[in-house]
Amino acid sequence: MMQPLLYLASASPRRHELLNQISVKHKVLQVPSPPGEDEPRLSDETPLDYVQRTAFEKAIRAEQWIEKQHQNETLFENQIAILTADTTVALDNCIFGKPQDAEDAAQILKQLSGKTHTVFTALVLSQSEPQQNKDQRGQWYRIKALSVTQVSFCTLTEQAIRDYIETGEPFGKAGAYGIQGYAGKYIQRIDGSYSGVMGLPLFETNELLKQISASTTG
Ligand SMILES: Cc1cn([C@H]2C[C@H](O)[C@@H](COP(=O)(O)OP(=O)(O)OP(=O)(O)O)O2)c(=O)[nH]c1=O
Repeated sequence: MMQPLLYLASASPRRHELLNQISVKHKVLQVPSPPGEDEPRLSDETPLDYVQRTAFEKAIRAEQWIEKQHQNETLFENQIAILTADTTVALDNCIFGKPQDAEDAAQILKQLSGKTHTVFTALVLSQSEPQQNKDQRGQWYRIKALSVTQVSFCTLTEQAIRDYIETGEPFGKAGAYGIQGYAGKYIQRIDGSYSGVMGLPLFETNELLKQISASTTG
């Protein structure tokens, strides 16, 4: 069977690097974000429901985007697959997204200080069937995976929080920190997946890819 062409629908450079780390051939697909608030949470939605819904919505947008790009062509002469992910940091029922500014980052880090929080990363792998002609739209099949990791932060002084924010690292990252960067020195313990905290759990990713034989690692 021919190997599907794999797209990574993500603006996160970390996810791209992590896929490269396990030698999975892919192309990065830049899907425009919807206008308005970044990934709003529905009332009464648990962090787990939120991360899974957000990953699923990203997958649908990526599928629609790729179809739009190829409106007048036979879209999938070969099978294609799209990988999407969402990472959410949660403390009890609170969700911490990407900080809006330095003050927001400081508030988030103050709450994570000295506590154990959970990082959820939800994955969706969408797979298309080959199309015979341009009038026959592609049918998508989706498989999902989830990584859940407990991360324990040491107590952070106000000065440490200020210094950390100065590095610029909290911005663009859920929970206002990067385990792979300076924040590594504040993390006493993790129970789960390091790559999952970074945004793409490699074990779960490979398990999904094996199901569509897109992985070069097996
Ligand atoms: C907790 C944590 C998050 N992050 C990053 C991973 C993700 O890029 C980001 C979470 O935001 P996401 O909304 O999951 O992803 P994204 O907006 O960066 O990219 P896209 O939606 O296009 O795929 O936080 C780290 O790099 N290190 C960490 O330790």
